[in-house]
Parts: sequence; structure tokens; C-alpha cells
Amino acid sequence: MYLRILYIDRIGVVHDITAILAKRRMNIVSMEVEKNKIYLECQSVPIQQCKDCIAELSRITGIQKIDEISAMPCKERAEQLDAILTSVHDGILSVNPDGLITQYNPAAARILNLPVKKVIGKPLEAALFKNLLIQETLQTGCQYHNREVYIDGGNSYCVVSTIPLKNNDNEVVGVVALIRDTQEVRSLMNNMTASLPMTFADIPYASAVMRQVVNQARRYAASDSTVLIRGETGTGKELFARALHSSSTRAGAAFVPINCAAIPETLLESELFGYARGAFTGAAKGGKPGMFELANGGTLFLDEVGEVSAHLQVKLLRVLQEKRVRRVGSTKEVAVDVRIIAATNRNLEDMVADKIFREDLYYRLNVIPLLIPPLRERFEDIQLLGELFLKHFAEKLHNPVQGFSAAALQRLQDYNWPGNVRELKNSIERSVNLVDGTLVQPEHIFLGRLSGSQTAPPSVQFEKYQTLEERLAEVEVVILKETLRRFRSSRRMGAVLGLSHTAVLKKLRKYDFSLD
Ligand SMILES: Nc1ncnc2c1ncn2[C@@H]1O[C@H](COP(=O)(O)OP(=O)(O)OP(=O)(O)O)[C@@H](O)[C@H]1O
Repeated sequence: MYLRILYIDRIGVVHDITAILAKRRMNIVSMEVEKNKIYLECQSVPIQQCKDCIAELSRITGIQKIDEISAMPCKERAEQLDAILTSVHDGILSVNPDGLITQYNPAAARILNLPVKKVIGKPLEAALFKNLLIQETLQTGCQYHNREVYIDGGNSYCVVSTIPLKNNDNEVVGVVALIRDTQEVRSLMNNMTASLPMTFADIPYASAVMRQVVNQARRYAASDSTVLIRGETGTGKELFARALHSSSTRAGAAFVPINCAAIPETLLESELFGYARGAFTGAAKGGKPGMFELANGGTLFLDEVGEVSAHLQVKLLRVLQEKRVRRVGSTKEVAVDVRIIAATNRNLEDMVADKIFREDLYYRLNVIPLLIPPLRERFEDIQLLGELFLKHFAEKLHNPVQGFSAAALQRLQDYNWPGNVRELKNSIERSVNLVDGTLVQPEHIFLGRLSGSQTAPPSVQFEKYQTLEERLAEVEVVILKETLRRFRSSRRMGAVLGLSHTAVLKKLRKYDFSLD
């Protein structure tokens, strides 16, 4: 029998209620007291006895209403919590102050590959969760946010956040951990950061030459062979790589992009191939999978592949030939099933002739070549893309501008666009920021690098007897320093300097500048 009793608060009212139940020899199984409310769970009694009891309780001074209810609120809350824990996609695990597992939902069981019954009520250690940072949080009260950790015994990884539960004296009385599958986080990240169009239908064009390239690429998507995308910077190579992936049979698996130019060589190796447990000082406890492993079943996009060092070219070639990777510091090889799409704006043939790029790797990558023409060779696309970008930025910046004047359009079409679509996009964004009428006029369009009126002329004290190259480098350092100070983002710096963000990153690295 479950009762909800509403009353006007006074000293002794709870005592009066329990006294009547005791007199009637009715055992109270559980009780919850809220402001002006008591919930009681009593042993079952025959209906008449129950009615008599309620009538007697109603006569207590201050009692307003008594209802029979179907369950105690704590049970309802527990059922609701259970339903939530069961339906959420993230793994949730909680422990009490003794380190015993009190909550463990089905998502956690799936990610950690351990059934609920083997875990609930067990100590963390026994349940093989040593690395999940829960013990640390329990001991130190430290909170961890989205840490990638190795699952002991599971030979896989997950992303963990821990939250310490504290009492009024700030003592840790438990921990809740949120657990996510690394692959799921990565594909979510891919989806969320993919501001780029994802399919061929999302690549707009008006020119015949682009129609041909898109149709060619559509056919290549069906094959599993390696594609080498060539094209000047900003022509949309990554866009094509994503579209190739999403139109392939691997679309359901991860698309993992890595920019070989943006990562220092020492890091690139472990990023690509991963590293084994204890491979070097500072290595994550259970090692770390590389991009090849993370792209397993999907596509690995090696952007700026022409920038890979001779040492890594050898390793890359081995993986492409044998379809197996060996983590840095490990002797064990893991089979990987990955489609490679590589891209470069360098002339790989010249690099091969100059022995800077391995010929065997060149042939391995250049199985299906795809050439994206520069924007200046697809005149019709300038207007189409210009108008699409204008619409996009007008909406984004809440500017009512509606189009280009004939002279403004002419200015766009007369320019040779060395930075291609990226440069066009950036120019239009700048124009939308400047225009205050309904049409973009030629004076709202800034092409190429910003002129002296927009950036301070660099002041450089030249040393005597410097070569031209050294003098130019000094000017470059001043410009980079100033732009870095103002924008602190390689993309925004690239937009201002008319460079791709990877070219900016390369330059920052060259002069030891950091974006942090
Ligand atoms: N056809 C297109 N339609 C819409 N946007 C495009 C198109 N082509 C390129 N872009 C845009 O131009 C920018 C550069 O594209 P992307 O990064 O794919 O070029 P990229 O050739 O890979 O450049 P890089 O060689 O410098 O890495 C992106 O913002 C992309 O959205």
C-alpha cells in the first residue's frame, strides 16, 4: 500500500501518523518526507483495513488530503533514471565512495564490451576499468574532460569525461563518468566540422570542364582504388575527397582527413601510424591508434601528400603495399582496410625527377588521377560561385545585399584567382562586410593581398651584406608577426594574406611562430 499524505506543517504531525500505523500494527516499509507531504510504503493489508486506516489518519489535525498512489516517488525517479540511462547513446558509469559501481548503462556495456551483470556492484578494479580515470577522480576530486583512454582488455579506445560528486563538506562521495566510443566521436566531429559540401550534388559548377571533372569523379567513387587529386591551392580538392568518400560504399565509415603539411614530421609519423604503449616519454598509457587504424573500413585523406618527408614516404609505401600498419614502438602489425585519397598542389613528377618524392610511392598514389582545374580556366563558375557565396555571407552577416553590379562582376571575371575558390570565397566575404547598398560595387572588391593602406608597411632594419632572400625573409617575419597578432588563426591569416591556411601554417612553422 502506497499513500501520499498532504498536511499543514506542525511539530509532531509525522509522529501522529506513524503512531496510528504502529497502533494498527502496520509495518512502514519506506517513507519519504517532503515539504507538507509524506509518502508512505506500508505492508499490504486487506482493503477494508486500508480504508479504516485512511479514515483514522484523515482525522489527525492538519491532514488535508490522503491519496493511494501506485509507487513511491523514489521508485518512479529510479525508473525514469533507468529509462534515460537505457535510452542515451553515451555510456554512463557511476561509482560510490568505496569505488563500487552503482550505475552502468547498456551504452557503456556496448562501448566497453562488458555486460551489465558483470559490472554492477563490483569494484572498479575487478571490472577492469583501471584506465578510465574514475579512480583518479575519486581519489583527487579532479575532473577530466574528453580524455581518450585505452580500454584494458578491450584493445580499443574510448573518450571519457569524469565528474566528481561532492558533499557539503566538499568531500568526494562518488564519480560519474561519461564514456563515448572514439569512432563515434570522430565521425561526429567529421560531420560537425564538415562545413564543406559532402556530396557531388553539393559541388556547384556552371562550366563544361567542371561537369566533366565531377562526372569523372562520380565514376571513380564506385571504385576502391587510390585517387590522387591534383589542383592548385583552393580549387576544392578536399571537397572532392569528401564527395568521393560519401558516394562510395565506405560512406557509412569514417572519413579521416590529415594535412601532412600542417603537422611536424615527428608528430606526423605517430599521427598516421599510432604508437604502442610506452613508445616514448609522454606517450598515452595504452598507446594510441593512428589515422590508418581510425579510418579502418573508411577513407583516409592524405592532404598535401607532396610534403611528406623521405623517411615517412618509405613507411607510407609499405602500408599501401601491405595494407598493414605497425604502430611506432611496436613489433605487432595490424591489418587495415582503408581507401586512400591523396591530394597535392605540388608537381609530383618534377619532385620525382628531382628525387624529392619516391617514384614507387608516386605510382602507388597516382592510380586514379583527378585534376581539378583552376578557377581562371572555368570562367562561367566565377559568377555562379560568386553569387552563391554572396547569398551565403549576406545571410550569415545579416546584410541585405542582393547581387553584383555589372562592373563588380566584370572585376571578378577579369582577375586570375591564384588562390582559386578559396580566394573568391574570402573576397566575397570581405565585400559583404563592406557593402551597404543592395549591390556589390567594384570598390567593395579587394583582390590579391591587402594594399599598404590596410596593413602597416613593415619596418625592417636590414643588416649590411644580406642576400635578397634574407631580406625578404625579414619582411615576411614582420608581416607574419603582425597578422598573427591581429588574427590568431591560420585560416583568417590566410584570408588576409591571400594564402591557403596550410601555406600559413608552413610559414609559421618555418619561423617558429605558434598559434597558441
Ligand atoms: N566548387 C566549390 N563550391 C563551393 N565551395 C568550394 C568549391 N571549391 C572550393 N570551395 C571552397 O573553397 C575552400 C577551399 O576548398 P578546399 O579546402 O577543398 O581546397 P583545396 O584544394 O583542398 O585547398 P588546399 O590545397 O589549399 O588544401 C573551401 O572553403 C571550400 O568550401
